[in-house]
Amino acid sequence: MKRSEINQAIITAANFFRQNGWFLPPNPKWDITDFGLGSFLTTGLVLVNLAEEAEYCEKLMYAVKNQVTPAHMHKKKKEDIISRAGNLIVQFWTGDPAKAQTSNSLTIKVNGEARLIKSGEKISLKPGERVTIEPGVWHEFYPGSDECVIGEVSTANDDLNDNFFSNEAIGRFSEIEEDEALIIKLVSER
Ligand SMILES: O=C[C@@H](O)[C@@H](O)[C@H](O)CO
Repeated sequence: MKRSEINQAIITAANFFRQNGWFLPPNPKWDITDFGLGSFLTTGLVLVNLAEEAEYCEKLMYAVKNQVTPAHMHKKKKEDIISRAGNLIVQFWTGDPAKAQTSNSLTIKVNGEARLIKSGEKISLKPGERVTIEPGVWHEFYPGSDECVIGEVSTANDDLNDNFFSNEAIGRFSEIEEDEALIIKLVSER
């Protein structure tokens, strides 16, 4: 990713967070990624790590319409993904979507209530709504609205070792091309 894209993503996300009443802590831990695919507005995500404890974590995220966080799963992390502002679409699979599915259906908690869905089904979240994703469940998400503030509340987060993507070309952290001065270092650069 170009540094200029990262700087612009930080400014845009910070503005949208503020407009929607989400205030960041001092020295926010920014994590901007294009998942190594080189097309940030197609496949990309802005994240701020708010709480990083051994027992729990919290993130605030930002994406624009159709900007995908691609299909992946976590072997250890259990997480709630929440629409905090805007419409968020989350798609689920029982197994790696690039491979044959082990089962046709799975149970996902939507706003705390178990719902039986088909593998490959999408759930659309309005502001305030959440899904609970157990370890091993494959998922991807993207906003259906122009912009979206996305919350994540989870067990321990380990972005280096606990993200398994369907697309093997993906890298969780982007290589950065320095085309202008940085405004803040990302978590991957600290
Ligand atoms: O599902 C998304 C989350 O687990 C993110 O926290 C993760 O960093 C995406 O790779």
